[in-house]
Amino acid sequence: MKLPSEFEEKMKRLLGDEFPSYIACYEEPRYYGLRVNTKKISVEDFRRICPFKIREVPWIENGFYYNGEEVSPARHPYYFAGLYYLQEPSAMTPASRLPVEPGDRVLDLCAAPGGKATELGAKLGGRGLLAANDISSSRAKGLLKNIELFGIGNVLISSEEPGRLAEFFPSFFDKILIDAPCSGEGMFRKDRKMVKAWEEHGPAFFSKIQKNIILQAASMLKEGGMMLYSTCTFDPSENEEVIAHLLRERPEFHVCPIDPYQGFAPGRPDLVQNGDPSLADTVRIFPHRMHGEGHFLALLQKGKQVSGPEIKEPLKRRNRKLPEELEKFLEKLKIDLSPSRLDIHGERVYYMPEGLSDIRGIRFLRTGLLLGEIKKNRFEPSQALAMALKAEEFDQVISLPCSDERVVRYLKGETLNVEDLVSPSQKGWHLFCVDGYPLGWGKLAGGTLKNKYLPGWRWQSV
Ligand SMILES: C[S@@+](CC[C@H](N)C(=O)[O-])C[C@H]1O[C@@H](n2cnc3c(N)ncnc32)[C@H](O)[C@@H]1O
Repeated sequence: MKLPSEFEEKMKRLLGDEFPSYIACYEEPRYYGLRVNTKKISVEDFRRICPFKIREVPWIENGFYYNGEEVSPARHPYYFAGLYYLQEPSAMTPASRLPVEPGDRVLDLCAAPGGKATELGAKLGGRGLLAANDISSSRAKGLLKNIELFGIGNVLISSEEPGRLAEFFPSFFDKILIDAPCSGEGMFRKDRKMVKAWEEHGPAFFSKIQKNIILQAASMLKEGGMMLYSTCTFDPSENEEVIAHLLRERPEFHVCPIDPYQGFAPGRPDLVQNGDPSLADTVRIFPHRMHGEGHFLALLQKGKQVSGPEIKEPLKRRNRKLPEELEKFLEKLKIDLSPSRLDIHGERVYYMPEGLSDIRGIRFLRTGLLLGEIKKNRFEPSQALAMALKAEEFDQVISLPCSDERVVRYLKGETLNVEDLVSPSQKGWHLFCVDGYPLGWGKLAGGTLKNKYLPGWRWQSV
């Protein structure tokens, strides 16, 4: 592969003796990875049911390699059940190294399409708040879909400039991830189009943006909170230099060591003017040192740790009488919903996250879990609700094994005959599952399941 000579010269300076093995990597195949959604399935159970060959990513608890030349995990019903996310293995590292606890308020500032936000949401285990933002509204739509597919409901999905978000959330978040827009040098091996993009907008262009973003994020972090900055590029001006800029402008921040792995290389204070020695605690990932593409990570803390985990007050909403059709549907759910967190806007019913302040004025795509819509005195549950439930949390379930051809027919939007599975008297909303993992809704009458799978999510024939 032909690389820009300016890039090669820079990599020679950066890597010294290691440059030949780095460049040799361009002849090797790219890595394909998938990350298990631990909100829906344990790693152990996933290994048991996984229909294709996988191999552990050694530095990621729930990460696996698969052979992307032989299998297509995106065309498997388990993908539609949100059991995993397809992600390059190094890209799994930032969310794995930010210590998120259930109940935290977490912000993913540059989140689309959700590769890291989905993992942060899974780590929250349904508690606290995941605010996932992306400046691009079209990309934020893809982010919303992935968050819903993963069954994460305690969310605020927005599309704002970081500076505007900072006005709403001063010192608000416990944890922040900044997966910054970057020149993408670490992805040259995986995606050759990145070289062309780099020629248009190189490190100097992105470094300026990154320095702004990191300061805006800093102001949204609580005292004692932690922030992880990552890029998929090698240039020091987008990496160590951005961190040095933060340390200069916000001296209350310090660099924290990152949970180690033998293949990680230390950050390079020597490449930054007056670089603080603590920059050596940042991490560089090179494809010749481990089986993943190029990345950079820095874990930062604002001031000192303050007290233990805070108990967050849920946002107080007026308790009002719920419409009867909604009450009736909620009786079928075997989960505890706090009535004060139910919010009805027009026909739509939401379950709001814990501790979300007033966000009027922010451009957002979603707050909380969309439970469904009240239409003509009937309640229609949403696709997002189906994905957020476990099979045992709804009173009427139809579950088929993956091998049953009706599973793919369901995902294509077809009406199904399920007389062999239900008694003739059974009717109404059913949660349709593959091997016990929800895929969506169906409405049963006379042994026929009317398909309520979200049309925009359907299985496409190739
Ligand atoms: C590296 S990508 C994020 C990938 C994502 N974290 C994931 O894992 O799927 C960077 C994102 O930053 C967004 N972006 C670009 N400029 C931004 C800005 N000034 N503020 C916030 N996001 C920005 C881009 O739209 C892009 O989606």
